[in-house]
Amino acid sequence: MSSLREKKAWKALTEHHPSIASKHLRDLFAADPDRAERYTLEAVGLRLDYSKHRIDDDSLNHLFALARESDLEAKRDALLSGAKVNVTEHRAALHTALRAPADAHIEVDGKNVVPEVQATLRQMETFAEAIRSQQWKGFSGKPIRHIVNIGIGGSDLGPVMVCQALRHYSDQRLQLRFVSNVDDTDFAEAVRDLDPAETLFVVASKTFTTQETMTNAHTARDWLLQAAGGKIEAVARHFVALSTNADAVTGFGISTDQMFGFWDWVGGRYSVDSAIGLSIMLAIGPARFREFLAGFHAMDEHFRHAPLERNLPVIMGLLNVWYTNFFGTQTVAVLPYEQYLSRFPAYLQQLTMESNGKRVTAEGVTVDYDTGPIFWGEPGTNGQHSFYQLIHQGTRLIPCDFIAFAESLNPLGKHHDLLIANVIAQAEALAFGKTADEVKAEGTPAELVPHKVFEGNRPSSLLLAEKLTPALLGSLIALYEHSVFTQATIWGIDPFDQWGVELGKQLARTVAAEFDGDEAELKHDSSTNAAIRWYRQHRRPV
Ligand SMILES: O=P(O)(O)OC[C@H]1O[C@](O)(CO)[C@@H](O)[C@@H]1O
Repeated sequence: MSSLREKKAWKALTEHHPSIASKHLRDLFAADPDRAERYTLEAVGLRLDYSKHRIDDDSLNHLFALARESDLEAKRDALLSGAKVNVTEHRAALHTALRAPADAHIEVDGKNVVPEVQATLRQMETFAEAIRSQQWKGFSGKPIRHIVNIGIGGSDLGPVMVCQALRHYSDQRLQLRFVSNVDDTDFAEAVRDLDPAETLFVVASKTFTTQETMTNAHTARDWLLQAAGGKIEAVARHFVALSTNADAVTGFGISTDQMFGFWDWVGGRYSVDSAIGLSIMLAIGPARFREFLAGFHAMDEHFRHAPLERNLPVIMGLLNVWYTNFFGTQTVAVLPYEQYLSRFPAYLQQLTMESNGKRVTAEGVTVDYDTGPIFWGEPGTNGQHSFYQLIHQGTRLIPCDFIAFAESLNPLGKHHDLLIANVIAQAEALAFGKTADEVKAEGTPAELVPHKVFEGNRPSSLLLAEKLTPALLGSLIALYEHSVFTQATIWGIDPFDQWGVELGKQLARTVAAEFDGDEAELKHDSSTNAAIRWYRQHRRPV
């Protein structure tokens, strides 16, 4: 049996679970008029109502005890102080240093990293101002109007999500596009209506070796050079690199003057506030980018200082452990009632699933409990007319995170009232449902009653804030980052590596090389061999 199952608090939770699983949220609320107040917490501009979760004081106390027994506080401090918490890669995971104040002192291997972070920010700011003020000119003397970020995974999802989320705060004269997929169509559609003379490519890749990104970057260079009459000097006016790999950047033909660096202690999915955020800074400007960073930092400080019982990311993380390991839930739905956050669930998929999708502990021992749940979601109200049916009446229990704001950034008549009415109503309907008696009392024909019953007892968090601002978005992202860390700490896994992506990459290289090879070289299983043969016969020669 694993050491997690051996923990006193885990055993207490196992014993306690049936008593709470047999209760309905209706009863928990009826028994405690102060429940909403007691289970609502406000910090860093975010108000988390977690009263509609299937918990009581005992559940919470056992969960906090589990966190303490798992050394969460010491491990959090190790994370924040630059210790090598990414044990399988022998690296720190110091994304919090990226948003620390300029006078902070945070060491990795005995060196304060904050001055370098600040120097890169200043380099980004100078460049962003040059582009935004139109002083930076393309090869034909025209200013830049289109920015194309080329990157994938953490070098794409953060910039895409944040540029979308903060569109209201962006310079609308600049058009941002994102190319991530190696599928030709992604590049072709992104540049179809762009003028190369007015286009800047931001090549974002921590390693600068990722197949998809490098393929797209080379295609972009050819596309530019074709328009620039083959003049190689044009590349310098139209390409910048965001990377940790100076040699590969130079090898591609981008001078290190136009490279914005970061460090191996910044993980891809934790890099949106590093140089990887350059597209964001180009869109919203340096001052707002600093506000964005300050929002992250405010949540970092809350995570560092608030007692576990009043700590937003800790509570959210522990609730995920509670459902995953004791209710056997498989997924978490993230449902932002804010159109600007339409890409937030996709962003969280990498953050949560690449971090906590592990089946061995940091020490390499196979776990005997479930780890990271599947995150998914869509913005409200769209999801209500699609998959909410299953959440309300299906057989699976799906904890939901609802996110909403008091103010619309684009007020139009009654729209916002209706939007917020819907999010509040959904949380209520999920928790309390509708009994058979209530359905019958509405005069429903007997045969329809079972179909119209809502069992309820479906848990949700309601996260509310005044308004979506750069700072609030930073805090929201940091909230989920630290929640992920909390879960990983309980499960004893390394949330900062991602070995699970390697095998597919390796095999794809082999298969790609075989498209032009001999039949005799095909040494895969019969199904893989057949697929390769089929493609050889049907592909269009390059
Ligand atoms: O920034 P890079 O090095 O191109 O990597 C892109 C992405 O690839 C991964 O390594 C794995 O898919 C991610 O963790 C990372 O964000």
